Amino acid sequence: MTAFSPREIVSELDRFIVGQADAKRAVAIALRNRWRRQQLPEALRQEILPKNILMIGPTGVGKTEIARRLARLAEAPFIKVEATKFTEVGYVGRDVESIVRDLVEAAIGMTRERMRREVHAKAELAAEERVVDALVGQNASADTRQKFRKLLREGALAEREIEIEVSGGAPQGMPTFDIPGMPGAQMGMIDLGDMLGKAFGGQKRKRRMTVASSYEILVKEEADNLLDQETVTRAAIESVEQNGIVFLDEIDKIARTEERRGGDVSREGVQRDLLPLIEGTTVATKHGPVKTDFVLFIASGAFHLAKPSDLLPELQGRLPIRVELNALTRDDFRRILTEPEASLVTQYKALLGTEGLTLVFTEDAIDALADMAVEINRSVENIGARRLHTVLEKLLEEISFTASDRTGDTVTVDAELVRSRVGELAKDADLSRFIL
Ligand SMILES: Nc1ncnc2c1ncn2[C@@H]1O[C@H](COP(=O)(O)OP(=O)(O)OP(=O)(O)O)[C@@H](O)[C@H]1O
Repeated sequence: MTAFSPREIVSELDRFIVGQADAKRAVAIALRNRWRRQQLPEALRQEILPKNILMIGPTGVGKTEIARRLARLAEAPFIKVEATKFTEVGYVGRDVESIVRDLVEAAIGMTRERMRREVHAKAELAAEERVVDALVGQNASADTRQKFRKLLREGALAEREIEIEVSGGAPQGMPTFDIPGMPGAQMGMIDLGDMLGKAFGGQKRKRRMTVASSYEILVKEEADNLLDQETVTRAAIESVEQNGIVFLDEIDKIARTEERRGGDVSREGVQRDLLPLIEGTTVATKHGPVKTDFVLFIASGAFHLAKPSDLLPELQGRLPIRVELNALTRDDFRRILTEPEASLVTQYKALLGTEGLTLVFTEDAIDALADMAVEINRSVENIGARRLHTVLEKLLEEISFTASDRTGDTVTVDAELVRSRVGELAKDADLSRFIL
């Protein structure tokens, strides 16, 4: 759990997300409250429930991004779910508890990765011994082994071919079945898949490869041996219960509105199904029971038609913190293009840099891009900052295609280029609808 103060959390989020100060503050407080709760005596700790958040704002303005970055910062298990998915045809009857099951799976992956890092040093030694075995055989003298170990560490044997035994790994594409109305059945099938996976995974296969390429595989395998599944699962469940974050998108679409009477039964049904999860319940998963009492829920929606007050009162009560996210302005777009640490411009420069091509954006190109994104959002459909992705992709398509033949070149992107590549398209709403 991170011990960052709210101010520090906000400034971490500032590194990646432009503006939206209120939303950043709200999530920072929620995260800090978890830390505060952990400091309390057990009895009081059990009383303090998370204050879930409702983010209100148009599409593509950073709602998901804030939640996702927060989770990464907190090393918290995270999952994004569209609330509407539970109302779709074919999903009827699919229980919302699968959210928690999926969260546990995500947590297991994360926890294994974290623990693998922790046991890395030990695993490296064990892997080294296996490489030495493969090089000189198990019966070689201690002296010989030591000599080879030394050569190995110096990298002198990197290209030498060896034969090692590696485990087969689980077969790919094991089918799992979702039987409508029988949520438990799905678990059963996964269990079966796991069982078969283990049966196959237990088999060893001999493979020839260079010392260098064997190393990574062996370290991973040794690390897995050191990590017993039981410990990983227990830690993962603990981290879901204490740290988990669920991002519930499109919550407004399951609210009751005047306009959409027809589907109200299933929409309200989904709200009712979600309620216990948010209020705190115990969900059975194939890894054991998981309590959701302290999971943080961040619900989000545009609320163009429905209002938060159209949600079930109980649900409204469980989402007490309301934050509004602003629509992005031209200036925000300018900043999003260049300021965040992994901004789109930085990404494209780095990608094309791998081809030896230097990409330079002039100031007026950034202005032109921001103007164009605003214009297309206005004339076609407002998809927020996502528009920058589509415009930039179109702008750089040609350069991207030919970059491999242009090693050593410098390409300057200026306003003129932006206009010639995307300007005409942007003017034609019908065309932009398809292309931008
Ligand atoms: N304020 C912002 N700063 C930086 N990048 C942003 C910002 N807003 C959106 N983006 C970028 O735009 C894309 C879409 O944003 P995001 O997924 O957060 O949308 P959203 O608000 O959750 O919309 P939806 O409700 O449709 O999911 C992401 O790639 C994100 O990085």
